[in-house]
Amino acid sequence: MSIETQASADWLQSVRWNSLEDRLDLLDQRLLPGEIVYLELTTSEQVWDAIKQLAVRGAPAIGISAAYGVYLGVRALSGSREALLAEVLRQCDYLATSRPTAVNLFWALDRMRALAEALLGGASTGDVTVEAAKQALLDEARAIQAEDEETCRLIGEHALGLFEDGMGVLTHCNAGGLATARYGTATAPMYLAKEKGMNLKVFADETRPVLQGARLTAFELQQAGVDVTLICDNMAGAVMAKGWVQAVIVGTDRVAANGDVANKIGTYSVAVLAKAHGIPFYVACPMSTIDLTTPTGGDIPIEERHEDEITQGFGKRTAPVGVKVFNPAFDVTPNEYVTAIITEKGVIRAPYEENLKKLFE
Ligand SMILES: CSC[C@@H](O)[C@@H](O)C(=O)COP(=O)(O)O
Repeated sequence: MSIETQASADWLQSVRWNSLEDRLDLLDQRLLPGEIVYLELTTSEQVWDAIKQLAVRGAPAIGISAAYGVYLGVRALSGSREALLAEVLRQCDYLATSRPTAVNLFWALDRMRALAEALLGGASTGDVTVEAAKQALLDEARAIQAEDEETCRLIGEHALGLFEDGMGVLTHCNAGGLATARYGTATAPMYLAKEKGMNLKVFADETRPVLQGARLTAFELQQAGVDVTLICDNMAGAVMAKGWVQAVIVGTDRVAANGDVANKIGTYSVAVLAKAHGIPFYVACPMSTIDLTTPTGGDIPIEERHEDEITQGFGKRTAPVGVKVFNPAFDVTPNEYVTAIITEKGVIRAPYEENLKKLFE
């Protein structure tokens, strides 16, 4: 573990491949905003734990980390091509058990699996050595990370077209640079607006119970000089009623084929409030978050997390011992509340079933 006062890039990278040490350095997001600490990971078990315990979180960042985890899980292997392929598949299955909702995790692992099968499987030419295949797996993880940065920038450019100078924009949870390779999804237009000298007034919901909005979104936007105001989740309606919010933009962990959207718990309430106030509700995500194999939001697996997050979050007990607790990490916003979905390919509107399908044609 290394403690740093400054990140090496001019923005805070959540996922860093350290080629000198052949290891994954992950910013421990549980410690933000107080401490900037990078976990130094050398095994796939450590990556699994970091994902499970939310040291790394946010759909794209989880996928990128898991891809590196596959490489870490096989890099010491020196047996046959068949043994390497079997181990890659085993590592992919294992890492897929870390968290259930963000489809980017399964998407990234599918990419690693497909590459291994192409290089080492029955239909391959048979001339790729075990060492070369391992290098190719690392290169693929690096490519997934590099593509995500470009993807988020494109999302930002498309989303910025929906905003005007001086607008109030509310966001929930952290769909920021910390949740991706860079820029974030929902925050990408905020960073680009800043670059272009346009002023957006951002309201960040604190996001109970793990406070990704307070600890992460408020932190990274403040660091970037974006005009950000932190509010508690139960203040969103009051802020909208005052006329301070002209758009809501959030990220997502999975978009179903019909346009229903799973995102951090509380997103659904924000969408209902937005509709009641006539405020557009936008969802920003890479294409890798759209899952046409999941028909509706009701089919998306919703993670339930430990009751301690609610009864004694951050160490202090705030509820009676033994009280019943329900702690879903995500909720589903039905498609009728979604004004548009913004991907790297552009802005998609209803009818979602038809238009999402077209996007992949
Ligand atoms: C660009 S990240 C989009 C989502 O992953 C984000 O909004 C979110 O809900 C993250 O939840 P988390 O539990 O912190 O992983």
